[in-house]
Amino acid sequence: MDKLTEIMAWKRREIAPLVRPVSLGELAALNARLPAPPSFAAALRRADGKTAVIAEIKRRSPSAGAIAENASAPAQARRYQSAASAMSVLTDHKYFGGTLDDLRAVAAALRGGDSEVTSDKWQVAGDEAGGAPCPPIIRKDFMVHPVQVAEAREAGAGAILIIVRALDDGEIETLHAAARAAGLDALFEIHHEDELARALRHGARIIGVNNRDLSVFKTDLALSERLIPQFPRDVIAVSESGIFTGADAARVRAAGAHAVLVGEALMKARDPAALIRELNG
Ligand SMILES: O=P(O)(O)OC[C@@H](O)[C@@H](O)c1c[nH]c2ccccc12
Repeated sequence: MDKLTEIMAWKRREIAPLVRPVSLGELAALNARLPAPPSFAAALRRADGKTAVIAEIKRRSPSAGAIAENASAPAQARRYQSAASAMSVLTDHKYFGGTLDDLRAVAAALRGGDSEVTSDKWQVAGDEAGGAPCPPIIRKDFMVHPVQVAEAREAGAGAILIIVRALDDGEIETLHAAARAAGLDALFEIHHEDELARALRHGARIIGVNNRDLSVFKTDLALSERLIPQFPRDVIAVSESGIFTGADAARVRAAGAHAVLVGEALMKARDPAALIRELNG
């Protein structure tokens, strides 16, 4: 069994006790009750000719092993905040050492230390108030059911991940509709031409090429170079994984990437904001 299949089997078991019917109406009501998160799509488009950086918080991974086991998620988010366009928070615990509480804590830290999601704190802490920018957050997990979408919205995310290879068409349709109802963007992750076609059939607006093959863990930026030029022009293109230097980011940008998603290099960097600026180009 390859690693992604193993992780998905585990994830389905892990969430089984939480699974209940979650209607689009419930998600729309949740969205209406909570303050709107900053837009993930807009943040990736807004990079003024530079490569947007989605800075990831990841303590360990099946491919790299321990990366920064004892990192504090909100402290790391604050180190990223001045430079990153968006953040990615791994919430899978078994394989990546993250939790949903990490997402809550990061959202609170970015809003300015307040953990209550009851008022319009996103805007207050954001650019217009002259404070630090408030980057949107993607919940990075193996999404299979709308109950995880509700959790993401409640915890302060602005987007979810849909791994095309890991899901059937019915699941993708359900997750995408759930994300829209909850006011969240969806990053569709692909590794192959056929998955690009599937993502587009589902109306994907943001598509990420994972340069790491999740079944064998080999990373190759050539995958972005092959797939991103095939994206329709109006799709936001993200290159994910295996990006360490400004030269790596420039390489995928030349292929058409609007944004890069970077975890390990930033978790290990002494000055992550400086590395983000290097990746911006
Ligand atoms: O640490 P890296 O090589 O910079 O990779 C970041 C990110 O792309 C990677 O963590 C990732 C991409 N897709 C995923 C899906 C699940 C978990 C993790 C991921």
